[in-house]
Amino acid sequence: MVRALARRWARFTDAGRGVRLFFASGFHPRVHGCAAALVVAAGFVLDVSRSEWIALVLAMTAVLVAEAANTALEVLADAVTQEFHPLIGRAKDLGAGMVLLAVAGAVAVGILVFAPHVFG
Ligand SMILES: Nc1ncnc2c1ncn2[C@@H]1O[C@H](COP(=O)(O)OP(=O)(O)OP(=O)(O)O)[C@@H](O)[C@H]1O
Repeated sequence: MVRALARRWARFTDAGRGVRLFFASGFHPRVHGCAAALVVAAGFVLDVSRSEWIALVLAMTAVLVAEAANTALEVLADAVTQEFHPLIGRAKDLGAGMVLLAVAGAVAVGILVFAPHVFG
């Protein structure tokens, strides 16, 4: 029982290290983190509703999860080879496409939520 709890705690601290590594891993994670902070600030300033908060939180989470998955994919790809390889290039392009799709969805949610508060 105690050993099982210790194992669970170890997995939890591994995940925490992953989150720290993610935000320390470069420019894009920080940009998305700052964008999320701005969205939260705008949500408070414009006093968005509970359901609007849910949409915003889901959209922000999707972007951060996509960026984290893309970062993990890039690390794995670089571990396989740092030489030019067309499949590595395709994998990295797909990862970048995943982030772009999440960002496009988040922008759409942001417009749908904030536009009525700003222009309504
Ligand atoms: N080993 C490789 N083989 C073939 N193409 C590659 C390789 N590494 C990168 N590329 C191509 O270059 C693009 C950018 O790669 P990568 O994301 O590593 O660059 P980056 O500028 O370091 O990006 P980031 O700032 O997100 O780390 C990829 O989408 C892919 O098209």
